[in-house]
Amino acid sequence: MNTFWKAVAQAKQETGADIQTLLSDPARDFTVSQGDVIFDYRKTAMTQAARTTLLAAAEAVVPAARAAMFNGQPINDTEGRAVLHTALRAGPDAEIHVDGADIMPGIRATLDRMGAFADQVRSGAFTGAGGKITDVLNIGIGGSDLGPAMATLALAPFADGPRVHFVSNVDGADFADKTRGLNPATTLVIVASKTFTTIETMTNAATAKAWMADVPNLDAQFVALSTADDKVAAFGIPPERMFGFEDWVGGRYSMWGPIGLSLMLAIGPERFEAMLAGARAMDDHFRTAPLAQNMPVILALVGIWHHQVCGFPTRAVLPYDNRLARLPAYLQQLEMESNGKRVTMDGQNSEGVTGPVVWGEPGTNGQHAFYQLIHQGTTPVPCEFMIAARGHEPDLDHHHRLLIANCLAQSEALMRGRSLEEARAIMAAKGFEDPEQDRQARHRVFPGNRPSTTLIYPQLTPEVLGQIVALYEHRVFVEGVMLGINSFDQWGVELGKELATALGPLVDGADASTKDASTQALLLQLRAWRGD
Ligand SMILES: O=P(O)(O)OC[C@H]1O[C@H](O)[C@H](O)[C@@H](O)[C@@H]1O
Repeated sequence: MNTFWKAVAQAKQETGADIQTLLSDPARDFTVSQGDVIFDYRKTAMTQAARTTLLAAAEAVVPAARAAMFNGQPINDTEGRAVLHTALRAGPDAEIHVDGADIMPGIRATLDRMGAFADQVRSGAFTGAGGKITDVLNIGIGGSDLGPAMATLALAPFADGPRVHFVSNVDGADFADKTRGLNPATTLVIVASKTFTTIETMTNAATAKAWMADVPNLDAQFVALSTADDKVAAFGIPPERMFGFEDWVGGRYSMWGPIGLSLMLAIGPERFEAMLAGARAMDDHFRTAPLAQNMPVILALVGIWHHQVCGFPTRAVLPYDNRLARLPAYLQQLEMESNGKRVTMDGQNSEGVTGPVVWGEPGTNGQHAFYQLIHQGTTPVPCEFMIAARGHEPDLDHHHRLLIANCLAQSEALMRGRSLEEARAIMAAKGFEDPEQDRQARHRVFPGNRPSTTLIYPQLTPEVLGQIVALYEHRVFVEGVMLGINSFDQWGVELGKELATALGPLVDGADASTKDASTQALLLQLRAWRGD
């Protein structure tokens, strides 16, 4: 058993504590803060001893791995790549070397070009065939969609540029629905793809060209965000409208650079810079704060406590912030594509479970849907609540007060629960007598002692969003390092892509007899219904 799994085994001895009892210990100050963000993990059953054990396991591996990442060493070693999304938001004085060359001048030049282009589009100096750009269509998928889509919704109160629409799915419904009502002559199309080979994106990009067929000089309204200059050129987009990045930026970590262009068009370069500054502040904190007060490290340890130590299979992300509606989907890619792996860096099977299933929805909507299971189901779901002190609608502040009350009530309810005696008293007050009183009361018992954490911030600004997203990125990194896995490749998405390519001709009618019985039968029926 390696050091990490020994620490997990040791921490297991600490499980089963009562959260409310732990909370009564004033010495257990389980909060950590950085900049505008405070993370409270007192409503977990993690003990001081368990935390000490897990912190020691982190001390053994995180500082060296962290330095290797920030310094540009090729830590993504199944692809031989450095991992430097942090360089995209590094300060003006930073110097970061990859293969002996400082990458920062190139990053800054691209950011400046993006800013100049965004200013031109937003001011109307850059026009489409029909005049000022009114709409932007961002065509991309996965990391080339979720980051900018999540952030554009999150920062909607700051959006004063063209409207931005995100087309990702190869399902034609997505393209049709997002372009309905748009004027092709005043729409800017951004083709966002790190590789510029992703079939969904290239199909939608070709469809966009067809959609714009009547626009004179339509190619002038296309922009590319990619690492693949040659493929962008072959598609017909000239270098001046390509914003490039390098393979040391992973797709799901890429919203800080060119892939963020659609967001920059919506909110303007200054606010985009503010988001980068927020992320940079979290980077600096992650690099320098002692691990016991290091927010990403603490989030990672709480995650490990719940999944590896306590054995809870999933983690719910529950922002009480409607504009963070896409954050759970964003975090699903960030966490599950990064740490959903079975094999460790040395090529061996992991000794235990790796990344959990991550899911969620904004509150309060989730309360009226799936919280039933969270409160009374058989498997505890660690919940990550998040909420701002203030919304962006001063006239509707009474809504926000309700939102805060609901958020805090949920974590309190999960922790306190309701005992059988309390439930019986309620039923007695309603006039029930045994045995019906007992039977009815049992349905109204909440086991309680269910863990949650709460992240709070003053208001969802560009700076705060930058801090929150960087916080989660580093949390995923720390979890990956402790688990001994490479968080930066994604081989698990390949097989399905290969098989889809092979299945294409079969959908069109080619002989399917080499396929398994289920696939054959499904295909034949679908073909019959299609009638072609
Ligand atoms: O940006 P692209 O090269 O088009 O890739 C888009 C997405 O597709 C891939 O299959 C990966 O799973 C994602 O990590 C990536 O973000």
